[in-house]
Parts: sequence; structure tokens; C-alpha cells
Amino acid sequence: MSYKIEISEQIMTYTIDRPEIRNAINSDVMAGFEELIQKAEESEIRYVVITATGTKAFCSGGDLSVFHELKTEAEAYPMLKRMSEVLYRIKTLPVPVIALLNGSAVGGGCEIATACDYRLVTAHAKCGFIQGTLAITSGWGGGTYLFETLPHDKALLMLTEARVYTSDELEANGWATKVVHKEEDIHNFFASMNKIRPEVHRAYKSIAKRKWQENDLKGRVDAEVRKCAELWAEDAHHEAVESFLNKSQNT
Ligand SMILES: CC[C@@H](C(=O)O)C(=O)SCCNC(=O)CCNC(=O)[C@H](O)C(C)(C)COP(=O)(O)OP(=O)(O)OC[C@H]1O[C@@H](n2cnc3c(N)ncnc32)[C@H](O)[C@@H]1OP(=O)(O)O
Repeated sequence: MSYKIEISEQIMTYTIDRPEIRNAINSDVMAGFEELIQKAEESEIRYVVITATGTKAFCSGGDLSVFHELKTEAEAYPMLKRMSEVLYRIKTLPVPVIALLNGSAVGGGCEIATACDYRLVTAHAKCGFIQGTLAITSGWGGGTYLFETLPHDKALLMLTEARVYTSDELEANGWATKVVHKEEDIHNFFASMNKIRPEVHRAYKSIAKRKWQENDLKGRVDAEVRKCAELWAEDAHHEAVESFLNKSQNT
């Protein structure tokens, strides 16, 4: 099993459990997210937390050792679309969703975290929308969510610089809700959230959801997915992925 779903103190926690491959997303992890969403929609929980095993990585994005087999736009689109549906459903869950970044996040890992309401980023973590270095854009809706999350210039810079940011930079540009220096910081975050009734958290979340419905968040995500699938099919992307996979083999 590549994931765990646990409930404790009305917090439902999803843990990606593939540390050896830096918690990259494959079909099994996607199925786990689908199970999480179903459970979260049906349960009386206060929050959902998304995290991962180990201290090195929260998530390294799509599992390139599997997804490099997708060559054409028609092959890439269903994978991108499926994960974009997962992230849209996570974004629009009725309760606050917290990404607890136990380590670094790149590519789709940043998209998952950006779909969440809050990002608690471990101090040593480095995070970046590095998709540009693979000659594609974000393709799971994360670019669209980033423009919803940060001021326009900060979002555009993060996407087009396509580099990893330190936790201090992520706090400065507003992507990190909080940098976690010690375990107590996480405890304090939840203690502060718990001062407010769950009904109030849910009510504010529904205000955000109304805004997203009105400004056609779903339609904009779909356009992002389509464009990424188009770029995915180009040689520049396949060459960049080959180069990443070969680098691993040669070291
Ligand atoms: C598909 C959707 C698309 C999107 O919409 O956003 C994407 O997500 S594109 C994918 C973007 N991800 C990447 O390009 C992966 C980049 N990975 C890294 O930069 C680094 O691995 C890391 C995440 C910064 C971690 O670095 P480090 O701790 O030094 O670990 P290694 O690099 O040595 O990795 C260990 C091991 O894991 C393999 N690995 C890592 N990430 C992936 C991945 N996304 N897919 C497949 N394999 C991955 C890496 O190859 C190493 O393997 P071995 O050498 O066999 O141990």
C-alpha cells in the first residue's frame, strides 16, 4: 500500500507512503486520494491533513518512472485529468485542508499543497513549481490554484522561475502559512484552530467555495490540464524526463 488514511481527534490524515521514491504520485496514490475524499465527505471530521512519510520529501510530483510511458496528448490527458479532479475535490472539501510538508515538494507535490487551505512547511523543506524545467506547465490545476493563492506577480514568478524556494522564501512570498521549526509549532497551529467551532470553519470554507464557483475555478483548471497535455506530447518534455531518469541511473 502506498498510502495510509487515519482518523484521530476528528482529524483525518492522509499519508503518502513511498519515501524511497520521494513520495511520487502513481495510480495507487491517486486511488488513495479518491478513497480519502469519499471518507472525508461522509464523516464528521474537523480537518483533513495531507502529509507524507520521512523527512526528505512531501512529494516529488508525478512518478516519472511510470508516467514517462505516456507519450501523446491523448495518453497524458487522462492521468492529468484524474489527478486534477482529485485536487479540485480536495480544494472544495467542506472542511479546512492542511498540507503538512514534512520535506521538500516539487512539481505536482507543490500542486497538491497549493490545493490545500493551509501549508505548514518544515524549515528544511525546499519547494518549487519546477515543471518549466521539464518543458511543461503544471497540469493538475496547481497553477490555477497558485494564482488564487498569491498576488499575481509572486505566483507568476514562482511558476516561471521554475526553481525550488527555501522555507524562508516561501514564508516571505506567502505560500507557506507557517514554517515549522519544532513539533510544538504544529501543535500550536491546531490549538489555535480548535478555539473556533467546527461549524464556523465550515461556514468560512463555504464562502470560499462560492467564490470559486462564481469565478469558474473548475473551467480554468480544465484549461490548464488541456494545455499541459498538449505540451506533454512535445519532444522537449520527453527529452527532459529522459535526462532526469538517466541522471538517477548514472549516479
Ligand atoms: C506528472 C505531473 C506533473 C505536474 O503536473 O506537476 C509533475 O509532477 S512532473 C514531475 C516533477 N517532478 C520531478 O521532476 C522530480 C524531481 N525530483 C527531484 O528533483 C528530486 O528527486 C527531489 C524531489 C528534490 C529529491 O531529491 P533527493 O532527496 O536528492 O532524492 P533523489 O533525487 O536522489 O531521488 C531518490 C530516488 O527517487 C527517484 N525520484 C524522485 N522523484 C521522482 C519522481 N517524481 N518520479 C520518479 N522517480 C523519482 C529518483 O530518481 C531516485 O531514484 P534512484 O536513483 O533509483 O534511487
